[in-house]
Amino acid sequence: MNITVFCSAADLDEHYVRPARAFAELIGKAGHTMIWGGSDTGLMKVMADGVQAAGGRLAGVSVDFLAHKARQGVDEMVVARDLAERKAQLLDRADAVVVMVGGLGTLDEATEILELKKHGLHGKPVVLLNAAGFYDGLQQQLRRMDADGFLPLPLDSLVHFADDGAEALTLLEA
Ligand SMILES: CC(C)=CCNc1ncnc2c1ncn2[C@@H]1O[C@H](COP(=O)(O)O)[C@@H](O)[C@H]1O
Repeated sequence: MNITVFCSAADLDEHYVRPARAFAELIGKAGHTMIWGGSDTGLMKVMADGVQAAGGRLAGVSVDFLAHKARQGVDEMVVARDLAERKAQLLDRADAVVVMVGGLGTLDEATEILELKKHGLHGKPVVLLNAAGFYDGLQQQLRRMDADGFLPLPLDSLVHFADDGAEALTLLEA
């Protein structure tokens, strides 16, 4: 399976790094391919290191202005012209999408993927990996949107929340 992973480019505390390592190992051991932003920094690097060490494949979709930061020694690396084209490619290549802990870049990617799904422009499974309860607040907000009629379809047909990588993979493989 080609799993597109969005996550932080920052160096983070161990309580975020540990679940990421565990998820990366599961992806690798299952022989999946991780599609990601291609950079070798922060949690993106933790994921790439872990997937590769466990025997998985890595396919990066970098972007022109960050191409000099792209990770070396991967199975595949493409360079998109701009961020919009990169997001489109990250979605296009995915069988499924996992959103891990992240900042504004990750939130931007997550909302775009969900907005496109809301409009029926793709039907790929999306899982928010809620490590250390990081997305409790977003989950509460989305549930309120759902309950108060802001969403044209039920929340659980749009996105799933998983507490750890094993649950995320189970949801994707189902
Ligand atoms: C200059 C340097 C060290 C570059 C590293 N910086 C980045 N490299 C690749 N993708 C990124 C980078 N910053 C943001 N992104 C995109 O935005 C997300 C991370 O942003 P954030 O850290 O959550 O807000 C990633 O999923 C990625 O697709």
